[in-house]
Amino acid sequence: MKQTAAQDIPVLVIDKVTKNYTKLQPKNNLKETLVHFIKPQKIITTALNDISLTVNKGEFVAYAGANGAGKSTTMKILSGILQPNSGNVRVLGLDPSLNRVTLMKKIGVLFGQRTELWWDQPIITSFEWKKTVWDIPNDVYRLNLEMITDLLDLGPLLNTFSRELSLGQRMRADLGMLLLHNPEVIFLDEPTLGLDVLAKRQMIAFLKELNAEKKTTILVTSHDMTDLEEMAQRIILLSQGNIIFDGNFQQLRDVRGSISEIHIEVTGTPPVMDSLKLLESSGNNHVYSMVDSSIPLNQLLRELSKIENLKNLEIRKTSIEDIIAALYRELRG
Ligand SMILES: Nc1ncnc2c1ncn2[C@@H]1O[C@H](COP(=O)(O)OP(=O)(O)OP(=O)(O)O)[C@@H](O)[C@H]1O
Repeated sequence: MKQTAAQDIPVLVIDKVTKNYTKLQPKNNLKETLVHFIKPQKIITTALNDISLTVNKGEFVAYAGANGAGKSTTMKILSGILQPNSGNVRVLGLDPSLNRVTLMKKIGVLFGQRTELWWDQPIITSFEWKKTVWDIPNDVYRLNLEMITDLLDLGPLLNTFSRELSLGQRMRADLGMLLLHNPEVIFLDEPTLGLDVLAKRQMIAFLKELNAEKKTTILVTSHDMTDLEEMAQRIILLSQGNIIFDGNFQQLRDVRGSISEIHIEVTGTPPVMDSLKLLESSGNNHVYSMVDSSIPLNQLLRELSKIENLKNLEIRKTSIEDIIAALYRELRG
């Protein structure tokens, strides 16, 4: 199921943003420590390198990239926890680093490995605490509590202590708490990490419904491309602080062509075909790749239909993981 179309109202704007981290060079021995004391050596890591992107109201965007690509840094900048070294950031028209308190009432942030729930209290106490501190009006709180209890199946958990919850239950409760104040935009850093298949499906279905029904703008990171494709309409791919792709999943597939490998079983020698390159052979089984990913399917099928003594044929589709792995490989040379 794909969600409703986004409206052309910019909710997130990142304009030429660069973020560097500076840390002191680690010292290996006493001499280095003394030199370092007199003249500290610094290491600069460019986590984001002049990136620009805009996300409109109601979009559900996957923000993906290998470890260290800069995803969490972006999330932290958008939520006002970090400031960029250069460039401009606007969330709902506000600069997050200058308007953190105002923005917190309009956005929701979930870092999958951290929890906002009170460890030693029932879940409902954390929810009520948030209502009071955030000054959430009674009717908004009541409606949202009803919605999250129903859709996230929180009923049996509300009176349970946070420390007694499984990871999946805790993530549902954290997500529920995040939504109590009706955020217009939510940033989710790895919300499906560590969840079992069922818990994952439940989380994904909920997020899709939230996006479709309430038009909540969602920016989500994950290393699981299948999850991301299931959830989001658009994918932004980050590599070493640079945006290397921004489009929909179909456009990403088109970068590589939709067929990855063709497996053929024949009696006799492996057939030679113009469109295909032989990758490997084992007995009667042969694996081919496309010479050119833009070759039309009907041309390919014509060639395949000419193979004599064909016993079996399998055309394997390129997975999103294959495409992304190939893109990363190319970029790293
Ligand atoms: N506090 C910090 N001090 C120094 N360097 C940092 C700091 N936080 C992140 N970095 C570096 O910045 C780069 C981007 O890190 P970031 O956490 O944004 O990546 P990520 O895409 O979220 O990675 P992951 O998928 O592993 O969570 C990495 O090279 C990382 O080592």
